[in-house]
Amino acid sequence: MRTAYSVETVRAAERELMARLPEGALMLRAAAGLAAVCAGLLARRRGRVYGSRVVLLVGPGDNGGDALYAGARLARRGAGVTAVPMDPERMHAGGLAALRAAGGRVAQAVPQRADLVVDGLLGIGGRGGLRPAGAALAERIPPGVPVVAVDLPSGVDADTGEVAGPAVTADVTVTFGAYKPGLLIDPGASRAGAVHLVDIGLELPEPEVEALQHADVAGLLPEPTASSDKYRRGVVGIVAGSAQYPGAAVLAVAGALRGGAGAVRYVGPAADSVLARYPETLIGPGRVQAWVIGPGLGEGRAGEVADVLAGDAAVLVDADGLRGLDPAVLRARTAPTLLTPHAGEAAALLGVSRESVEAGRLAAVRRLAERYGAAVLLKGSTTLVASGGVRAVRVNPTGTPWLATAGSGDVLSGLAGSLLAGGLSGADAGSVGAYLHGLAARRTGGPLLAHQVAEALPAAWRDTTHP
Ligand SMILES: NC(=O)C1=CN([C@@H]2O[C@H](COP(=O)(O)OP(=O)(O)OC[C@H]3O[C@@H](n4cnc5c(N)ncnc54)[C@H](O)[C@@H]3O)[C@@H](O)[C@H]2O)[C@@H](O)CC1
Ligand SMILES: [K+]
Repeated sequence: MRTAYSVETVRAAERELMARLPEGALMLRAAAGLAAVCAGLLARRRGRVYGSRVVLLVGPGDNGGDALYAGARLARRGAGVTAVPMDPERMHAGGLAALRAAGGRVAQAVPQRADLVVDGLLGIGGRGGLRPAGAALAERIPPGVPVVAVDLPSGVDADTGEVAGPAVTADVTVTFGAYKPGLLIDPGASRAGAVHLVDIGLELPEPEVEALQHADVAGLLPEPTASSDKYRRGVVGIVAGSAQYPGAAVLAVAGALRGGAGAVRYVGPAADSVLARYPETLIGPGRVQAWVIGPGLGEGRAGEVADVLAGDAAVLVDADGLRGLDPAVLRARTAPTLLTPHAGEAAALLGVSRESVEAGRLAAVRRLAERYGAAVLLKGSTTLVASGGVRAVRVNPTGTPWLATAGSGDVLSGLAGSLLAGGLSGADAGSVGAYLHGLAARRTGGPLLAHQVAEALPAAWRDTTHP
């Protein structure tokens, strides 16, 4: 599991550790880790550090201090290091002295001949996007030169991944002590490039954000054993599709058939389309361990949603099924419930604008989970999964922008519903489902069709269980 911590938590852990260490020790640890990553990149790019040209963009705080101390280390190994300050009056004094002593220089303009740019403008103390002085430096980063961000790309909000103005886009981010949520959540995550974590010895409590990795997913996937039969492996029921949207039913069944359940049952008006494509499907009402309700239902089917929610099977509610949900009904349920809205549906469930959900996705998914007393999977460029009473929100580290295509959400609902039927909790079914769905989409490449994602699910499953 990859874990991430808020700025407040990181600062508290830093204070505690700093009190036990000589002054400046933490920054020197951070700078040593940063310099090692930079040296590795230079060695790969040029064969050696000696003689390479390194540009440091230096902000007013300790983030700039890290860059300066790392620059001093690279200068001692023979690199030509130039520091360009955001504000010449405000540079970390110790870092600047170290750089100068190592032979580095300070310039007011960003040199255009460089082998590496180090972004030390803002770290966890940054608020909002870059202001004009920092933005002007970021704009002058020479094209094609690799950028290493110090702790996080400047202009990205460390706690939320929001990018509220100009920001740096890095190829590599060297982060200290702990991942920050903004490195795992878009739009920040896609600004960070490959993230290296440098251990500086922090002692940390429970994380605020976590991301599953292959081994976690493999541990959660319900693999059949010699004594399994189809009923023990769980039956998932799909209530989806309408005369207007029969395809949603087919795609939800396609996802469900690849989610490890022993059988998939379909209830609704698209049975002919479903059977034509998947003769494996059971048709009509019957006992299930989990229901998926909502994809392509259209209007006027609230009674079916109410019936399913009144039962004691696990339920995944998606798309049209999410309209007008009553928090009291969901809170009264004892079996797992998983809601899978996109931002627009989440906005309607919370009674706020879609923009406010997009701007604060982490807060929105937490509020939904608390209000509805259910696990909630918020779809988007980084899919988030929260469940009431659990501190950590799961962010999905797989996926591709090509997944923003018609029907891909229907496949995800079927898949996650199948995992619910296999006995996973709402949060596990949602986050494991999103993980496999994202991997399958990556394997498919783009432009992709939703049914191709479903077809790539078995290979994605094997990727995690037999990497
Ligand atoms: N606290 C510690 O123990 C450690 C901190 N480290 C580094 O220190 C960083 C945090 O340092 P700071 O707290 O000094 O914060 P920053 O270096 O992120 O910068 C904060 C300063 O930037 C200014 N600022 C904030 N937002 C701005 C914006 N949008 N545009 C322009 N200026 C803005 C503020 O006036 C503030 O003075 C971490 O990210 C990390 O790189 C590391 O050295 C490891 C140890
Ligand atoms: K930075």
